Amino acid sequence: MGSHSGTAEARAFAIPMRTRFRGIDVREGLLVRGPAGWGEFSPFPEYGPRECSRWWAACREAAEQGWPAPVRDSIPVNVTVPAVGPERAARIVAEGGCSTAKVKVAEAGQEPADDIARIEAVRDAIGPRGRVRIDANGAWDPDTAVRMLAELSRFDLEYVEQPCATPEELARVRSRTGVPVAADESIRRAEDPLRVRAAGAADIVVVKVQPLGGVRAALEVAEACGLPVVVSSAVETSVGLAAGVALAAALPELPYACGLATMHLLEADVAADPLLPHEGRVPVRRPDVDPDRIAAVEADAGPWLRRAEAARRASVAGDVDPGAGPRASGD
Ligand SMILES: O=C(O)CCC(=O)C1=CC=C[C@@H](O)[C@@H]1C(=O)O
Ligand SMILES: [Mg+2]
Repeated sequence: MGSHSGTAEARAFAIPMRTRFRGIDVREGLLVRGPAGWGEFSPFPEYGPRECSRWWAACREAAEQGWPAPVRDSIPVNVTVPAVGPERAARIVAEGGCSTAKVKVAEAGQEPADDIARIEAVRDAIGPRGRVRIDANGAWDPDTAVRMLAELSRFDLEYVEQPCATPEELARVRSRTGVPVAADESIRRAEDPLRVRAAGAADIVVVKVQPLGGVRAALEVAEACGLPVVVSSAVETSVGLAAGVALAAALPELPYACGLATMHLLEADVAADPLLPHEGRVPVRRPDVDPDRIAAVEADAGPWLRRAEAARRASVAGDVDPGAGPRASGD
């Protein structure tokens, strides 16, 4: 499969999102079957070959190698609440059945009042014993972040994910708020953990399998960070999600709920038995691709095979992706 010898099975998919998320309405990608099972390659549309090379490495690892042995058999997860109105947010939390919610904030075109109303609705829906975390995807400047966190402190936030774009800004916010800070987009390259650590930028790190180049690469990043880890998905099908679940299952410590309950964001799946949470936990297993399900969401594989080939060439050329750079990219 690494050379596209034509022997591996590859199927492209296009699945509508239930709610617009991260600016996308349809989640697209490629599924590749190798000797170890199915892998998913689903970089977001704007990513070029160098960034895609890590997403491709994650797909190859899944298809060719499989993942390290699990140390637990289920993963506590958070329900993910997109930048929707308060009634919808409350419904998502009620249906999610999780005791932790992650709420998107600072969406382009929305006002702070929209964030406050959404978080208030989520706090009411989850109850005083539930945990509420927020994710700004790097959209605030440090002063805005500190002001918003002061305003939101009445909702007793578990942490704020990527309030600002750079590690240095995260550190500034961290020194001025009592809310723990999690780094997400700031952890994308092998050297990022050192920068985040050196800057004192975070209390927690969010790691995602595809952007980091696979489960093993993500485990190394987690170890280098030396901070508590939250595993999060890149809003994949159950095939890609299974890699995130495998990472969460292999981590020595898992003190927080993970962002792996994202199947509900998609209208359909490629597996007959999707990786959905039950009572706030996702089981550690690897769903198979179902012929009827993939057929129902199938797209032209041609452009995706070309994208994978460009990613493969970028990695063979040693053109190692420098990551998202100083600005947060929201993957
Ligand atoms: O962490 C979660 O609850 C779900 C995953 C999630 O929020 C994300 C996945 C992919 C793209 C991002 O915009 C977003 C994130 O920033 O964490
Ligand atoms: Mg995030």
